[in-house]
Amino acid sequence: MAVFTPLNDAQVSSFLERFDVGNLASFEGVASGTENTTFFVTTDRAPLVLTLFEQGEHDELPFFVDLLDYLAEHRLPVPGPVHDRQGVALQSLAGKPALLFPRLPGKFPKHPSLAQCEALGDALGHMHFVSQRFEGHRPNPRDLHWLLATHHQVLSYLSPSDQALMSDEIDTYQGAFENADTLPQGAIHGDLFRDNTLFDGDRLGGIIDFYNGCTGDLLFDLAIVINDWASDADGSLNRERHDALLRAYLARRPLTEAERQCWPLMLRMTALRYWLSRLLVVYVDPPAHELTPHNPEQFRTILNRRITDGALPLPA
Ligand SMILES: Nc1ncnc2c1ncn2[C@@H]1O[C@H](COP(=O)(O)OP(=O)(O)O)[C@@H](O)[C@H]1O
Ligand SMILES: N[C@@H](CCOP(=O)(O)O)C(=O)O
Repeated sequence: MAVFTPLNDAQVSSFLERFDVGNLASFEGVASGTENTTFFVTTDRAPLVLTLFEQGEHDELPFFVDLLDYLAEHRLPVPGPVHDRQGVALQSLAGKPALLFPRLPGKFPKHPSLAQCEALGDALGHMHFVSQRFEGHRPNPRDLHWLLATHHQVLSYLSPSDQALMSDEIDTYQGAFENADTLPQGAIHGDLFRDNTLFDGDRLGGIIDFYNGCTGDLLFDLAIVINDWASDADGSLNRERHDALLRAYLARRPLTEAERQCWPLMLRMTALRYWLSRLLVVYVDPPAHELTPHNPEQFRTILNRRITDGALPLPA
């Protein structure tokens, strides 16, 4: 599914000659991607991943390269792009922008254990600690401004009560966030769901798919993570996973008072962000491929639970 641009042996072999990574042994298309063409490439020296960028803003790729370079230099478990013999990472192959990465070990956890939550919280806290000094800049493409500008496109597909829910929520965020103290800023992953991690047992092998990466509120990233990693099927927060993840995160980066104040609303805003982005995929801008879109209802349920139940107390 994810091979939108097929490649042959000769193309991959000659591409690899630009790098000091050894000679091609084998390569195969990866089925699980949705936006880009991904190949697992094995040389006589290393397992690698080759990505061809099929869509999105290609002029934003240098931001992603710089961010991954920076995080890899700071010993975060991310695939730092391989640079060629001239020191350049961003390449062109078959007419598409291309990057080569180390292949990181593991697979994503469908049902994360407490140890996996703890490992992810530790890595995210470490990432946010160092990412405050990252010098790149890319405004968050899914922030409150985007919610405000975009939500009108889906309202007509919703029931009257869901229309009111969405509009009232966005009004609430506007009132609260526009008057809040500035929250700590830095580079964020922007979409750190379970399926963007690789675990080898309880060891975090890697955090991947940084193409929602941007700069903005660190709390936004943390709320996305808690809503995905610590929600039960009914949308409620699972206290054990919540506490395991947050305890490890807070040991790396304590929250400021302003962040603590905003936390319950940030959980709601990031739930609505996915309700909306999934609705847009279903009703407004369906993808060219036939993969089943993610279910928007899951995030409406999470949003409703956060409104009804509030946030859990943050662990000490
Ligand atoms: N550096 C990596 N190491 C190991 N596996 C990877 C790596 N990068 C991508 N993958 C695998 O390729 C799949 C697709 O990559 P991803 O960047 O998520 O593509 P897309 O943006 O098209 O969804 C991932 O789900 C993962 O299985
Ligand atoms: N992880 C997301 C998919 C990516 O979100 P998008 O904003 O890039 O569309 C999900 O589960 O919906």
